[in-house]
Amino acid sequence: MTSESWLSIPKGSHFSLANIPFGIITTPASPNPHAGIAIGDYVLDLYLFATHGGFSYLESFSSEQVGLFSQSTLNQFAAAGQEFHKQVRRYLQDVFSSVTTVPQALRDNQAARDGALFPKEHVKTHLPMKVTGYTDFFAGKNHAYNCGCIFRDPQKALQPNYLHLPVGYSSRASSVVVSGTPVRRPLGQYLANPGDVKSVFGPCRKLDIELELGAFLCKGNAMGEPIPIDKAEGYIFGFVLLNDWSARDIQAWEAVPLGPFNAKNFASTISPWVVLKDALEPFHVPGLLNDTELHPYLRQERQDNVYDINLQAEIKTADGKSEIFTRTNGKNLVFSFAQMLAHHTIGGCPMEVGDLIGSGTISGTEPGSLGSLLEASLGGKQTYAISTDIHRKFLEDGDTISIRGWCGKDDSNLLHSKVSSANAETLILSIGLVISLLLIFVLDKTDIPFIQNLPAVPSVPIFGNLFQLGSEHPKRLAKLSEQYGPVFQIRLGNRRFVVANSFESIKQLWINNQSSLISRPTLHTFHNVLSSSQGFTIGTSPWDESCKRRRKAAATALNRPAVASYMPFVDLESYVSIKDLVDQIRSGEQQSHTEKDSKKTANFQVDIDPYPLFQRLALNLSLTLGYGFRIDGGADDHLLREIINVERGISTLRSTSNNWQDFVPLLRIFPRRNDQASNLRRRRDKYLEFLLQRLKDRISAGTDKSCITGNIMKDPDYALNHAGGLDTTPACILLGVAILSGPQGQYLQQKLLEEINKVYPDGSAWKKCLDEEKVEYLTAFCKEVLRFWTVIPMSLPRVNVKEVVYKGARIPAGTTFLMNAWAADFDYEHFESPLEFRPERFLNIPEGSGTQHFAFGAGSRMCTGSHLANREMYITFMRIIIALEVLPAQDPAQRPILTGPLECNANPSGLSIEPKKFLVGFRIRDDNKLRHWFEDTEMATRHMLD
Ligand code: HEM
Ligand SMILES: [Ca+2]
Ligand SMILES: [Mg+2]
Repeated sequence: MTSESWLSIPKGSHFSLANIPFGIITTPASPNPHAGIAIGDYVLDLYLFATHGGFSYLESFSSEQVGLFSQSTLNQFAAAGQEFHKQVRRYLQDVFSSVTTVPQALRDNQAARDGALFPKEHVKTHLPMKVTGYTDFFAGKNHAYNCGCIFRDPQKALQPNYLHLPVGYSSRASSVVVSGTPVRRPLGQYLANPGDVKSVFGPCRKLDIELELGAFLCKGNAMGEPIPIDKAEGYIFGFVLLNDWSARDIQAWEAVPLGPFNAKNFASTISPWVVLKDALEPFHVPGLLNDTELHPYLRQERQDNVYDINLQAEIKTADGKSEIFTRTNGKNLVFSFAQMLAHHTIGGCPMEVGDLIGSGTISGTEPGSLGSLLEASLGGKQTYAISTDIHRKFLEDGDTISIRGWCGKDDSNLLHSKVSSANAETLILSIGLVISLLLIFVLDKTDIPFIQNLPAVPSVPIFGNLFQLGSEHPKRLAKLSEQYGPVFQIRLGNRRFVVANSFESIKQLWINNQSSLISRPTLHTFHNVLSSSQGFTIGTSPWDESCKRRRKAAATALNRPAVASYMPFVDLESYVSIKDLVDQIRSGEQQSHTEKDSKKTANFQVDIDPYPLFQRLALNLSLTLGYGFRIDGGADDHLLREIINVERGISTLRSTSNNWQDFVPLLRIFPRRNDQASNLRRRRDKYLEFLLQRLKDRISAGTDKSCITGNIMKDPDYALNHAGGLDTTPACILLGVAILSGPQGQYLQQKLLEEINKVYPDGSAWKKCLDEEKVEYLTAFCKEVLRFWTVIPMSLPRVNVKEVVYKGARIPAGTTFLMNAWAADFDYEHFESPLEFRPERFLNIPEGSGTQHFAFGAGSRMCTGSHLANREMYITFMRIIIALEVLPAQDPAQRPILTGPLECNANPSGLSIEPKKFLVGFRIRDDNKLRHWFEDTEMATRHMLD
C-alpha cells in the first residue's frame, strides 16, 4: 500500500490514508445517524457506500454486514471483532489508494462518489458509541505525582499503592458526550477557603480539564472470568481523545473517603472519530518506568505497551483569543490499557462492548506539558500565563478547549505518517437557562462586581426570560425603572449591565460622560464565524486606534459639506422611488379602465407596499457612495434583494443589543448561529467580491463616478453594513409614510402642503429641497418620525473606558451600558403626551439645545450617518407629499399599526425595527407638475444612469 491517494488529502491532514477513523454521522441527505469514516477533508458515508455496492469487492464482507453501518452507534460494528475491523479498514485504504485494486468501488464510480463521499463541512458527527460503562484510571504517573505534591508533599506524593496497581474509579457513562457539546459549569458543595469546616454551595469555581486517552472495548468477558493480561489488547476496539472535565473544589471536599463523584460525573467529552486499534499498531512504545515488582496478573509480556501519540490542548477564550497551553505525549503512562483491563476484571467484573476506559491525565515532565490546569496553577495558588493575554487558574465561562492528537512525523511521504483523532472541542457554558433556581448562583460572579449605591434588580431569574422576550424587553426594562429608578444595574450570566431608561439619565451618562462611554463590547459568536474584518464594523468596534481612524474617516465622508455633494444621488434615488410608485398607480389605473371601462378619473388610488422601494433607495445610495455603482433593476432585482437580505441577517446576528448570547456565554446557541453565520458569510463574500471587482474595472477603465471610492478600497466593509443605515433609513421613511396614510396623516398632509406652499409657492420645492431645508414643519415632522418610531429601540451598547460617577455610584471602567432609547423617547418627564405623534413638539427649539431624541443614539459614538439620513428623509417626504396623496389602504386589514415601534415590529430579535407588512394608498396629485419635476431630475441625473 502506498500512502498516496487519488483523493486530494491535504498535507498534514489528521485523516491521512494511514488513519481511517470511524464515526457516526448525519448528512443533509441522511438525517438518521449511521456510520462513516473521515478521509482528508471528506467523509465517506459507509452505509451509502455499501448500498452503492462499495463493499462487494471485499470477499469476507457479507451482504448482511451492510446493516452494521446503518446503526446509530458503532457498537455492533465493534462487536464484529478486531479481525473484521482490520479487513474493512485495510480495504478502505485500498479503495482510496492511488494504485487501488478496486477502482470501480469508488474512484471510477461517479454514482458512488456523488452519493457517498461528502465534504466534511456537510457532515455532522455524533457520539460514536453507546457508552455502556465508563471507568477512569490514573495511570499518568507525572500527573499523579504533581497532584500529590500540590495536595500533600513531594516526599509522599505518590500513594503507597500507586505503582502496584492501576488506580481507577467508576465514573458515569451517561454523561459522556461528543466533541462540540457545550459543558455547563456544575453546581456543588465545596470549601470556600482551605481550612473552612463548613462548605458553601454554588457553581464550581475550579473547573478544569483532564487531557486523556480513551479506549473503547469491542469484546466483553463473562462475570467471574478475568481477562488475562496478554489477551487484553484483543478487547480493544479503538481510541478516542478524552477530556475528563473536573470540578476541583467539589472534588477536594467530596472525595474523602470514597473518591471522586460529582466532581467528575457532569461531563466527559470524547472526540467523534474512533481510531482503530489496528491503525495505532506502528506506534507502540514503552511507557514510563515502573520498577515495582507486579503481581503476575499485571505483568505484560510486551514492553512497548503504550503509544507514541503527540497530544496538545488549546484554549480559546470567550473573546476569541487562543493558545496551545500544553504539549504532551501518550507514552507518559505507567500502566497500559491492557494492564488496566486485566486489573479491572481480576475480581470478576464483566466488561461489555461499548465500555470506555480512560487513561488518566497525561502530563509530561517538561514545562508546558501538563495535562490539567490544576497542575499548571499549582492548585489555583498561582496564575498560569498561557500567553501574554491569556491567564488562567481554572477555566472561565466561554472558554473552548480543543484537544488534538497525532502520530508519526509531519511528513506525508512516510508510510502511516499521521494518525489522529479529531479535535475534542468543547465550549464551556455556565449553567443553562432551564432551571432558573440554578441561574442565581452563576450570577454571583460577574465581570464587574456589584456597583455600590446603584439600584439593582434582585429577582435575577426573571431576566432569563426578560431577555428572551425580544420586543418586550425595552418595555419590561421601562416597567422596572418605575420601581428601581431610571438607572439600575442588572446581571445576566457573568455580565453586569447598567441600564438607563429616561431622557435625563441618558443625557447625563451618554453626553455628559461622552469621553468615558466611548467603547463598545466585543461580540463572540460573530467574530468566531465571520472574519474579523467583517465582524468589526465601526458600530461593533471597541474603542482603539483602528476604530478611531475608521470613525474619523466615516465622519468626514458624512459631514455636512460631503453630504451636500451627494445630493445628485439623493435626487436620483428619491425620484426613482416616486417614479416607481407613479408607474404602479398608472398601470393600476389602466387595468381598471380596461376591466371596468369606467371613465378616466384623475384621482385613482392604488394600494402599494412601498417598503422595497425605500430599501432600494437606501441601498443604492450606499452602493453609489461606496462603490460608485447603483442597481438599476426593479425593487425586486435579485442582487438587490440578496444584499438587503444578507445584510439584514448579518445585522441581526451581530446585534449586541438583542442577541445577548453574543456576549453572555450562558445564552450561546452555538451550532445554529454558526451555520447561519457561515452561510451569510459565503453569500456576502460573493457580492462583495462582485462589487469590488466592478469598481476596480471601472477605475481601470476610468469610468467610475464614486465619491468615496478610496475609502472602500481600503475598507470594503465601509459602505455596507454600518450600524444599520440600510435598515433604519428605509424603516423610518416607510413608517413616516404609514403615519401620513392614517387618519391623523390626512390632516398632517394638508398642514405640510400649506407650509411647503408658503415657502415655495412656485412649485420649486421638488428641486430646492436638495439644497436647503426651509420648511420647518417638515423638519419637525422628520424628527417626530425618528422619535416616535425609534427604530433602534435598544441602542447599540457601550462600554466605559473610565470610571463614571452617577449620583454617588462609582461605575468602574469596563461596564456595559444599555440605552433604552425607546423609553427615553417616550419619557413623560421630558415629552408632553409622548404617545401622540406631534411634529409641533420640535418647532421653535433654540439653536444649540442639544439632543432632541435618541433615535441616533447620543454622545461620542452617536450615529455618524445621521445627517445623511436626515437629508434622505426630508427630501423623500417632501417629494412624496407634493407628488402624491397618501391614503389609508382600502382594505382596513392591510393598514399599518400606528401605535409605536414595538407593536409594529416583525423581527424582535433584530437590532432595528422591521415593520410588519402593510399597504398604503397612493393617488397622483397633479400629472402636469409631476411631468415637469420628473424632467428636472432626469435632466440633472442623466449622466449618472449608464
Ligand atoms: C434613520 C436612519 C438611521 C438611524 C435611526 C440610525 C441609528 C443609529 C444608532 C442608534 C446608532 C448607535 C449610536 C450610539 O451608540 O449612540 C448608530 C450608529 C452608527 N450609524 Fe446610524 N442610523 C441611521 C442611518 C445611518 C446611515 C445612513 C449611516 C451611514 C451612511 C449610519 C452609520 C452609522 C455608523 C457608522 C454608526 C456607528 C458609530 C460608532 O460606533 O461610532 N447610520 N446609528
Ligand atoms: Ca480523570
Ligand atoms: Mg468525567
